[in-house]
Amino acid sequence: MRIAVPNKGRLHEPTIDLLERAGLHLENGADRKLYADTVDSDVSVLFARAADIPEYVADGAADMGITGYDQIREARVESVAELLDLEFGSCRLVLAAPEDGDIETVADLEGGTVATEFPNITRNFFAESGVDPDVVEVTGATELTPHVEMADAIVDITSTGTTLKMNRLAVVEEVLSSSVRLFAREDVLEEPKVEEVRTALASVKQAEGKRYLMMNVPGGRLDDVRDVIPGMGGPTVMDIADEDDDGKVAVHAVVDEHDVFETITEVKNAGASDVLVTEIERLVE
Ligand SMILES: Nc1ncnc2c1ncn2[C@@H]1O[C@H](COP(=O)(O)OP(=O)(O)OP(=O)(O)O)[C@@H](O)[C@H]1O
Ligand SMILES: O=P(O)(O)OC[C@H]1O[C@H](OP(=O)(O)OP(=O)(O)O)[C@H](O)[C@@H]1O
Ligand SMILES: [Mg+2]
Repeated sequence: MRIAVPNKGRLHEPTIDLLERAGLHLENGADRKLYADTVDSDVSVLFARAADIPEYVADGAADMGITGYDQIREARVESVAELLDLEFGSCRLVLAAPEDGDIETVADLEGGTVATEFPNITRNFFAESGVDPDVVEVTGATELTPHVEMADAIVDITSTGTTLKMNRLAVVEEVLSSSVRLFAREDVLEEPKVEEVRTALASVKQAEGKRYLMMNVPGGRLDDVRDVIPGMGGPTVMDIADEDDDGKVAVHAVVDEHDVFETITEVKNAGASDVLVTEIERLVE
């Protein structure tokens, strides 16, 4: 099972970090090497440009891929299926035009020119809007084109909006919202290893934002403590091998990280002691 992942750029580090947290530790990789084994002898990793990864998977050079949804759409590959939204690398593809210009709607681009790194997505967007501009492909620094009469507007990526603002461009319409996705070729979907990889990555995402609480509770206060623990399912209650046998039990629960501060106060007030909080590496539901 080969997984193609971004070899550089903003997606590289978070993707490697996610694989490591999912237990797919890379082995005998090296900085300039473009492939690595993992601790699972059946899984190896190929490093490729984010834009090329959909093609690597569609052509069979890799079985699974991790890259931006915008890249998957732009590559227009057939026979791949999305398995998981990895919820990082979020951005939007937007139609933008000079803020002091006269382009205010999509229709204003009829017969105009649009510059973009994403010609396929752009042509599809305008075709669906019934508007027919010239689409000029550039490979970066797209925001310059309206200021040098190369284009009337652009379709480009924005996440913080800084580059658009610094180049005095205003959003006319959102074309697509994107985040990094795990996907696979359709003819490998039934392979158990594909589901194993998907489950491992999903369990890391599921654990994000969750904390594991452990505490000791006198037997007579269990209901009071149980009543103030929020979140998934009920707490786990275990007897304690306790020499002074005062009926104490151990209570464990998974709570959302935003609830931890308040929950600790409330369980202490309800009689809990020795409260421990830990992060969760993976949560397989
Ligand atoms: N602000 C952003 N700009 C560009 N890409 C972004 C941004 N936010 C998220 N992304 C995602 O990252 C992908 C681009 O990754 P890629 O490695 O190709 O470019 P990069 O990280 O900007 O590196 P490079 O400097 O080589 O362009 C986009 O297709 C999109 O999915
Ligand atoms: O909304 P923002 O946070 O400003 O991000 C959007 C900018 O980021 C990307 O450029 P990048 O920095 O990747 O340079 P590049 O165009 O050379 O890829 C993208 O091409 C936009 O220009
Ligand atoms: Mg870039």
